[in-house]
Amino acid sequence: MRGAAAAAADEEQFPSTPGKVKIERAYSMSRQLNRCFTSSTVFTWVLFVMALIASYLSFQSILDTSSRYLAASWGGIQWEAQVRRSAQIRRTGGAAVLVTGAAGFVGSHVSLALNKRGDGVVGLDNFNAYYDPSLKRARAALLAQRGVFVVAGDVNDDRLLGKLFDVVPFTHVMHLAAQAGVRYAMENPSSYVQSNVAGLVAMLEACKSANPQPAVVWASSSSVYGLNEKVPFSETDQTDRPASLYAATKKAGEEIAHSYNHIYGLSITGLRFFTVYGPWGRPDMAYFSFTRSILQGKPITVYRGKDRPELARDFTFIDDIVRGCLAALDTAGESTGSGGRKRGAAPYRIYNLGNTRPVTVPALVEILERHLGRKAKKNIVEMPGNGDVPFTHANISSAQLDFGYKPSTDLETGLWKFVRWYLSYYGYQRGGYIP
Ligand SMILES: O=C(O)[C@H]1O[C@H](OP(=O)(O)OP(=O)(O)OC[C@H]2O[C@@H](n3ccc(=O)[nH]c3=O)[C@H](O)[C@@H]2O)[C@H](O)[C@@H](O)[C@@H]1O
Repeated sequence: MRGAAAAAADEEQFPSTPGKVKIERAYSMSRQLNRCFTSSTVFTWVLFVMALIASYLSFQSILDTSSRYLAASWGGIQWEAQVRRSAQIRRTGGAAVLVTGAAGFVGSHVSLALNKRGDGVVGLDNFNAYYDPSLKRARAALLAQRGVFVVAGDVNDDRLLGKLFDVVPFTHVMHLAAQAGVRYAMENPSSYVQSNVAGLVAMLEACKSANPQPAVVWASSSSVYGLNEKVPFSETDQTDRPASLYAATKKAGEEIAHSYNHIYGLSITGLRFFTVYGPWGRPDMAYFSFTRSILQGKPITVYRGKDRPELARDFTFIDDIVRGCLAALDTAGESTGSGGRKRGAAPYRIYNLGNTRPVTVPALVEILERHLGRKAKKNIVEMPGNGDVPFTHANISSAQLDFGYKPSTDLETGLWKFVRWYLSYYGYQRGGYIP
């Protein structure tokens, strides 16, 4: 330690003119360095500096590892125990299912149904902000109440997928995680490639490497029929004229899935959903946003086609879709490979899951008006060139034949169930909004 006398001497030697101080200090330091390097203690200094650098680097790596560990929302003994508990099968011959997109609309309903019948279910969801994440959290909370754990993570995280398969030998994967919405693809195209193409590949990679390999059931879309004009749409129809990037990524998904089936012996079933609606639905879809606007007295935009003035959709109620998903899973047939090696041919299937009764958009609005007891303020505009198709209509005979799929809810009934849920979830009473 330097004494007060030495400090005072320094003050004298180094006057307070800044430029001078620097020069003097530099001169003094270089003299010291010269002395140091010419002295016999040079090796001691070098060793000392090297030791300092080495300990700094190892400290950094400890910091890195621990901060990565702390930042990760998954991993650890407790987390693994939660995953195992959630995956426990509670019925003879039951399945252990990884449901991706479990906090989503279809994913949450399918997870609940699987859990209810005694299958083990582990959910995975990235809770992204495409629409109000609080709705996703509420769905996940509902699942948690029934003992279904939803892991917060992305299907593109291959380390996480690998870990999940290490912890649970899943018999099935229900892959419902996706970037949905037809028109949003023009605003954020890369999100579709990221989720629907890269995410699908990441998930199939994990499945093909798993031992045992699970059977995969995943969500394709009616939008793959694109500009197809032959009605009703059958699985054997051409699907090479997609009208939106969303549709193109789903179509790409079907081809990618086929290649994994062919190379690795993965059992894969793609389900083409037709405009699914119902309680706990997606706020970006027309029936949902129309309901919100009608209740708030705001105008709605109703698109009108050019050649066919009234657009139509084969709206399909969520309970029918869930039954279709479970039946597809139950009849999936096993994957033949293991640890990335094919041992024989495995099933590759594609099915339409629709309602077979298309309804026009103006008719949908009329039903909502009746259920809500309010008139909509309609702005009727020509359909912009934003990826929409004029109509959809499913032929469901393959799903009917192979696993008894038979939708039973018409739009009137299904929308009534949706409206009842909407009013209670968002706190409306007959007389108006509960503040
Ligand atoms: O069946 C499918 O595969 C697709 O179904 C829906 O897509 P879409 O049928 O376009 O559903 P909505 O966005 O709810 O639109 C339904 C109808 O309402 C019309 N619409 C939509 C929004 C609007 O403001 N006004 C309006 O008239 C659309 O043109 C369309 O005819 C989903 O959003 C997609 O994720 C899904 O893949």
